[in-house]
Amino acid sequence: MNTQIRANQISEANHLIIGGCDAISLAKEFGTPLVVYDVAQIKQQFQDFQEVFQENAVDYAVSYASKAFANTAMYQLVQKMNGHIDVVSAGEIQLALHAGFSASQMTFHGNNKSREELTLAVKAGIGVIALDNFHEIDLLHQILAEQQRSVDVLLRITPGISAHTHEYIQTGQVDSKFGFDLESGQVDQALQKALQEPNMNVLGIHAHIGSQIFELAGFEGASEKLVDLAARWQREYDFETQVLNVGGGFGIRYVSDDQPLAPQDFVATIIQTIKKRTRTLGLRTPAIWIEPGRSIVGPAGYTLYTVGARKDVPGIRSYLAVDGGMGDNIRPALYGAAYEAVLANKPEAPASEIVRIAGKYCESGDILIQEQAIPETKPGDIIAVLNTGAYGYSMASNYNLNVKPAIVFAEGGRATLVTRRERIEDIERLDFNLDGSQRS
Ligand SMILES: Cc1ncc(COP(=O)(O)O)c(C=O)c1O
Ligand SMILES: N[C@@H](CCCC[NH3+])C(=O)O
Repeated sequence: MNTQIRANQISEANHLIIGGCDAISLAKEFGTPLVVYDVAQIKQQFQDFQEVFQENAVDYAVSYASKAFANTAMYQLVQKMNGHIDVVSAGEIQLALHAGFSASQMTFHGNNKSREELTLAVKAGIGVIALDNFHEIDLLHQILAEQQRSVDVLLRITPGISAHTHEYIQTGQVDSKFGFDLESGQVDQALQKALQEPNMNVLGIHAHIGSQIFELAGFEGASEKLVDLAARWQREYDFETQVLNVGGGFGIRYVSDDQPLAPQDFVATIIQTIKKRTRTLGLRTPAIWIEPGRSIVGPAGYTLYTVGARKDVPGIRSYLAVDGGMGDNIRPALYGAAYEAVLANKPEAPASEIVRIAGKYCESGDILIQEQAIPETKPGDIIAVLNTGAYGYSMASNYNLNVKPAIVFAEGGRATLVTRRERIEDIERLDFNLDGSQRS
């Protein structure tokens, strides 16, 4: 059996259980492709993060990076867990507000926030804006003057750390589109400019070095650089850093061979590094904020697909096609990301062959899993791809005019539909006729 499946995840009928719910019943009730979250697992991870701060007695915020997965129920869950959120667009801000999430617990990120987005954020009373570039400082200056409001800001820096991860998801290296450059002194110009802004209250510094990182070294290096910068700013500008936000990026296990540290262990090291360095440099330990996305929702998410066509290429391989693919999970095609799947209607049956699991999209690269060991399958069987909770649905598209899947939260044997399956009518509604007239 796949080692990522726990013994209590097998029902008496030998079906996969997610959040106490039988995956086959969920597929029948809600259809496939279906994204299912084990809610208890999300809560547990959130608590594990909170506990590591409490054990180390530091002020903190666990700010969930909602780009990993955002819907109304998820925002409400984070609010219930006393978390903050990281938002990166007007859409995320509006949906979170609509869900009842407090604007004061949001941090707004982005390398090209628009005037409209910044205005929305300021009007809503956003907690923090992470300043990313000089243009943004000017824009925000105008908006705050117009609105006669003030706001807390963090300065996002690129610390010059190349994290060991896929090139597309590195963000801390010097050659990056995000943040103020540390090496060239841009960060100092940014601080001076922001300190002169009467309506901006500079809370501290932010750095995010990338995503799906397994090594501690990058986090230690970034933490040290942040503290060193805080110490220098204290000396040179008499500026006291109240918050160090070290971003997210804690790597998770996707396939059985992955051996990442527990996400909270990354955070323990970050806290200890910051504490030690601040002590050495005679600084007060600031509040430490983290922005985990993937580690909170990734392992808790499963995508259920129905098996359809099969193609056997003699002497080469067999393709097993499912009813979703790159439209609901672009990560394999975009990053070469690896996943594992189990046959949800027989998770314990021994594998009898290796197949390539293909999606249904008109694209040769629409392969979900290159090589999956699997028992004998037949059309109508349900496959569960594991660890799809982060950057799956949130990066979903309507390619080939396929609709986005439904999402179910499963907890203690109860399944709640939290996002309904898109319908083609949802897409049709956006269109006008060839002559520009309204469609009837
Ligand atoms: C600024 C910022 N914070 C947090 C995250 C979340 O990263 P992850 O999902 O890897 O934890 C990202 C995405 O990489 C990000 O850009
Ligand atoms: N979308 C990426 C992560 C991007 C992180 C956003 N800053 C992934 O699936 O791995």
